[in-house]
Amino acid sequence: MGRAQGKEFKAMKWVGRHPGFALVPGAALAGVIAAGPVTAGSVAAGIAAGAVTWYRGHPRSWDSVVAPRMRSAHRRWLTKTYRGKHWAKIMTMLDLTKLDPDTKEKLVPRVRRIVSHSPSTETIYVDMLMGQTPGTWTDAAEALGHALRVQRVAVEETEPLRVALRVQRTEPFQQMIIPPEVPTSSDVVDVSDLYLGETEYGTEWRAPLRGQHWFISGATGSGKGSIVWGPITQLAPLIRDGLARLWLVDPKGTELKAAAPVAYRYAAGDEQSRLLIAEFWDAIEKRKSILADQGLRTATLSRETPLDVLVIDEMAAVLAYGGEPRELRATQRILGLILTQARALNGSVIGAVQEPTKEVVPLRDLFTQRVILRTTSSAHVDMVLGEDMRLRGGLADQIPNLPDTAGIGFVVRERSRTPLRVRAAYTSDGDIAEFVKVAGWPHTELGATTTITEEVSEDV
Ligand SMILES: Nc1ncnc2c1ncn2[C@@H]1O[C@H](COP(=O)(O)OP(=O)(O)OP(=O)(O)O)[C@@H](O)[C@H]1O
Repeated sequence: MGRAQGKEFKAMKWVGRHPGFALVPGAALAGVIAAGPVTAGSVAAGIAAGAVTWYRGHPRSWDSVVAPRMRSAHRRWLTKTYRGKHWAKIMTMLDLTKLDPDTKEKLVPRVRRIVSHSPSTETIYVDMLMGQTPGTWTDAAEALGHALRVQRVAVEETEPLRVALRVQRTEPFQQMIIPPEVPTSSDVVDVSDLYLGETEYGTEWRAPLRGQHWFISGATGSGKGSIVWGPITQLAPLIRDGLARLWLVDPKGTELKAAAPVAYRYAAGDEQSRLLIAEFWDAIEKRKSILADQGLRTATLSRETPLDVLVIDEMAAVLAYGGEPRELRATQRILGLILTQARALNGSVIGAVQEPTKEVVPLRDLFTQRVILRTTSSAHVDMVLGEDMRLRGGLADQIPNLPDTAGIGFVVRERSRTPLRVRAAYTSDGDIAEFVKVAGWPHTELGATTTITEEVSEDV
């Protein structure tokens, strides 16, 4: 049997890995010796005074630059959670340690780095042990959350033999998020990067609409409306300038009605909603053949080929229960065609559902941006976001059914396979009125608005 390395060598290796612990006191001591205690004390007092001035004078930059580093250092070294015996005990209890086959020494996964994004959310970078995979940690994530006494642990693979544990201590979204003002100039709107709200890391949640389709799932009252209205209101100047057109499918006849005056097409009720989807497909097909005649495969953004946004407030009404099976199947087929072919032709779909039903789920993968808000069943998370997304931390079914959690949910970022907690900004009735004002003038001169309506049936 081999022998374990001596403690003094382990200590030297530790100092090598954390040079700051030797360098900072060493530099302070050298300063005192070289410049004398008075000068060194004055420099230290100057640094402290500068820090206080920064803290009080410019809280925003302090909170984004200094505070996260101080919190990270505090979590790393001043709390016991991620170091020493406490961490080793948690790892042992969760079967995440191993025995060195030669020395029989217990090996404990080492915490490499901690990044504290906010008081509620931090990322712990951990070196896995040989023989472990990210799956080992994903399986342990729920138990790890309980052991750390936090609300949620999500596991993300970052590089070989290392995982990032996204730790959510408390709810990061304590307040409603106010959206930016409705833009008035088309030049400032980037349809490939629209503002939606905030992420759990305190950064902006943005997403492209052009060339994409969005799928929004959430129980009644979960705040789907805020994700639909956010991008719509930002399109206001483009609608006014003829660069974007709204095709609104509003089976209930209430959710999207406020935008009807500036919509290119608006339909309420099940049958008219289905007709509108078919009409959208006709428009996309026409555009496809015009571009084909010109030898083009993708459309630029112009008044001739504007961004056509099909918003379907309740997809289940047009795909699952609002009509005869034959009509529903026809709409399922047409929507499938739109989702597969419209992206390059400036056609985008924003579709919302209360539940991911069997009629909707087959289309799921054609939606390139998917969001799940508070939901009623744990099975919905994977049905919306994809396989294993609940296991990886997308706990949308655990968002409490309270009014102040509306707009909170999960998305999966493009380059990662880890659900990210987000909150949509809340578009108020005042914002919607402002949007109609900006988008509406001089919209009528373009002669675009046509409205299709029918009596809204009671059972919808
Ligand atoms: N992003 C948000 N932030 C804070 N509160 C919100 C947000 N979105 C919605 N709310 C609040 O939640 C309520 C319900 O929101 P909303 O109508 O969008 O839910 P929904 O998911 O569309 O429900 P339904 O499917 O029944 O239409 C709103 O009246 C509002 O008070």
